[in-house]
Amino acid sequence: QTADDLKNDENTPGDVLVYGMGYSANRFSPLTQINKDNVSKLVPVWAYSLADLQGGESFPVVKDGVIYATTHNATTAVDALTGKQIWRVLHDYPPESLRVVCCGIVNRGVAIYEGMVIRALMDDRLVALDAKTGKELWMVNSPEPATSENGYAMTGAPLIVNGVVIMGVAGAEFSHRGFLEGYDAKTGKHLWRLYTVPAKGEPGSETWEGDSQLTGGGSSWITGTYDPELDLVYWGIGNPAPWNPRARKGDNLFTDSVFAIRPKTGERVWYFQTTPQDPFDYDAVQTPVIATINVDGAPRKVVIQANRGGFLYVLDAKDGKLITANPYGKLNWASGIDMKTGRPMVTDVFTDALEGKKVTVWPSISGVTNWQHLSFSPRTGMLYINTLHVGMTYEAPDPPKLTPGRPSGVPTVKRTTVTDDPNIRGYLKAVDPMTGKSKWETPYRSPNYSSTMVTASNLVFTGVMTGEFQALDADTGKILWSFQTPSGIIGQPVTWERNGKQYVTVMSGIGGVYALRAGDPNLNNLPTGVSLWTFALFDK
Ligand SMILES: O=C(O)c1cc(C(=O)O)c2c(n1)C(=O)C(=O)c1cc(C(=O)O)[nH]c1-2
Ligand SMILES: [Ca+2]
Repeated sequence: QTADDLKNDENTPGDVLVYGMGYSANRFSPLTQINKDNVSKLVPVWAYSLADLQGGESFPVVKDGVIYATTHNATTAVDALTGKQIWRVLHDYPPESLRVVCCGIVNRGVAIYEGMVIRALMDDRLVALDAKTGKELWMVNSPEPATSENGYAMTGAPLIVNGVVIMGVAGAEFSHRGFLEGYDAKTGKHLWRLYTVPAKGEPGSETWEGDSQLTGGGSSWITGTYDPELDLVYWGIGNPAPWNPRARKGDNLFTDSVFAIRPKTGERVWYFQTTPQDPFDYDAVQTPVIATINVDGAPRKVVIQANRGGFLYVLDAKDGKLITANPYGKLNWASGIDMKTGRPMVTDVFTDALEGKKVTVWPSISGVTNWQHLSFSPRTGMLYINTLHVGMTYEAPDPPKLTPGRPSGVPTVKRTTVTDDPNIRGYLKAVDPMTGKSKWETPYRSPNYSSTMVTASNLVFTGVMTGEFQALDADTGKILWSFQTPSGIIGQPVTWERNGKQYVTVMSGIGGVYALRAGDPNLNNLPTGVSLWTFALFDK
């Protein structure tokens, strides 16, 4: 896993080296051994317990027959063929760090580079372990002011590009000022930091009222993507703080934006803001997926973001120019996107919310999609997106006075959940990136917070909140196979091959924000417990 191996991950289906199954995060595999005809014979090969009750969101990295997976306080290496533990490292952190974890005590995985696995810890540290032994090679603190007391936490997985570890932070629900930063993978030395919210006097600071930018949020909690040709890293930036918008008049740059940055220096080359003065926690963190698709009859390299507010953006990868943006789920806060300015054409629902009036908003605070990663098949040209179908009533009372570290999310607004069909709170959809229209929509009683994965044999894999791991027909949305795992799935399926056999791996283990906070009656009494599962075709 040199820098070049990471760039080539998409073409080497024996390993899964990069978060998102390659730098483009298509979560597409060229493997076809498991197909529509035989997927009914998919059986578990092994399961491994991570001995954790908090939630399993970790992306499994697969390298030379070893799987690396994480929970909030453990990193584990498991034999990919047998599930036997090779090593397991427990990480200690001060329990008070958890005070500023908004949405589930989780970790989304490791990044691998030159014999090391590198991960983040809740209290804003990065640690590098020897991939063979688990021995600690280096450990660093993110520099000031990145402390739990100041509202910062780390839940995401790093992205390593040409020897630079790029890491984001959480904390927009705790009055932080967000940033992205780069570290030297060999030594852990801090190389650069790019704040997502400008300091006083910097360009963009005029889009904040008073001192509001000092605690303005703009997290970077979901891992980005990389295009080696353009040498650009794409990273989604989260919501402004507080959720209550009434003391931060202005566009609140650069929250709720897609960034394109230089991995070596952190220099921002372009940005695209999706929700100026966002009242609804519409973090624009969903992975900016890189693809080459047909635009006006010609192939064009684009960045696609299924935005939390419900619009599906297609941007030019080189300059961030808006190509198209269409709804891919139920929303009522904007009537469309102005193609000239790129701004949402907001409705009364949005303007009333800014004035403190009570409104009914679609989607809810959790979005049309939250962080659950979509997949893109270059074969079908479709995106496979797990969506939520939930709205809310919303009212912003007089806003609180913020200081760094103080809660700036849930307690700052009044909300209740709204559904229009209690039996459908989400869909898995096959969506055309250029129109936002679905080819098919498969309904679910609760939204899937599992990521999706698609294969060249036109199978879409996803997990269900109540624990079923499923394969669907990418052409029709029909559920072809389903296996009940012991807990709910909010993990990230991957597929890989070894000795000519194809395997599928996914983590089971309910947790994350939805299970904690949504009050979804379907999830009452659902057993917790994180375990890692690997499946293959039954052939003996
Ligand atoms: O703005 C932030 O800093 C931040 C961080 C996180 C996180 O770190 O998990 C989530 C959110 N926001 C958030 O808004 C959200 O809905 C959410 C869901 C989840 C999850 O793991 O299920 N995390 C987060
Ligand atoms: Ca958020």
